[in-house]
Amino acid sequence: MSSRATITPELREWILATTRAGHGVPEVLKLMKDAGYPPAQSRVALAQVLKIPLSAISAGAGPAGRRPRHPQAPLAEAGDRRVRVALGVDAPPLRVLDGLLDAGECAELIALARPRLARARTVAEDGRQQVDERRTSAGMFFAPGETPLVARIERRIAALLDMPADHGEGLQVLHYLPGQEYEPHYDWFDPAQPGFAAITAKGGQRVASVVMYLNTPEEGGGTGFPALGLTVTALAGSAVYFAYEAGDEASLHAGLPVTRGEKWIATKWLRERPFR
Ligand SMILES: O=C(O)CCC(=O)C(=O)O
Ligand SMILES: [Fe+2]
Repeated sequence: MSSRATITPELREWILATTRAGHGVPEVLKLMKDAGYPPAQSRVALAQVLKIPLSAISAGAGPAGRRPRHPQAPLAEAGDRRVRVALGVDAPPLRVLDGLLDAGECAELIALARPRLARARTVAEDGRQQVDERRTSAGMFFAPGETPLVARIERRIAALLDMPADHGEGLQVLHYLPGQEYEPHYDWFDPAQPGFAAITAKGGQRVASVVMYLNTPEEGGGTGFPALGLTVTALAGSAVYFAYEAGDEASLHAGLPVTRGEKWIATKWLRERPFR
């Protein structure tokens, strides 16, 4: 196939108007697919009109790399323990996991993270870390395998999801105080963002998240999935796992405001290819 597509002026105008209206590449691709355009041609057309590398669009456009195995109820094998699967959702694939961490592990993670907390950052469009008003918590990253405990948790998640540990980003710990929250967002990277190629150069797209609760907030602080009408309760030692493809709007989620007490989580994001 030629790398240049024949794009009618109408299609060009439509692509520009649709993206200007705030629709991301995954959404535009879906609209084009629904309208009968072959996906490969749509990607070439989008890359040309939006002047972004085709590789960036292709990387986020379909299952290219590895995907996790969703934990199976009632008890999922996680290497050094079995984890209770308390609730499952089909779309997005989501599981509430009981007993992923024990009380001692939660306390040790908090103790290791506490002295290193800084205002949480998100990935900016240019791929750099930025302070983000949408995320008011304080946070820190562990390097992969940084301590024996961190390495053990990484191995456990790798066994649970059948994803090699090197597909994981470094474990992130976040701390929320009353009133702090993480507004609704997606964990996948939007191929329409200018920094997409840089963000995904190593490891490719994110394909799943595991949010582990290290304590039980007195009130509030669950993880909300507005498209599902679901709130996962933050309970010490349990976790919520969910998987997605770029553009999956059902995977929208939020760290709900803590109304009393505090909230500690550790998040593991998984990439489709080795990240290290
Ligand atoms: O705080 C939460 O419950 C959600 C955290 C989250 O969405 C994330 O770390 O990506
Ligand atoms: Fe998230």
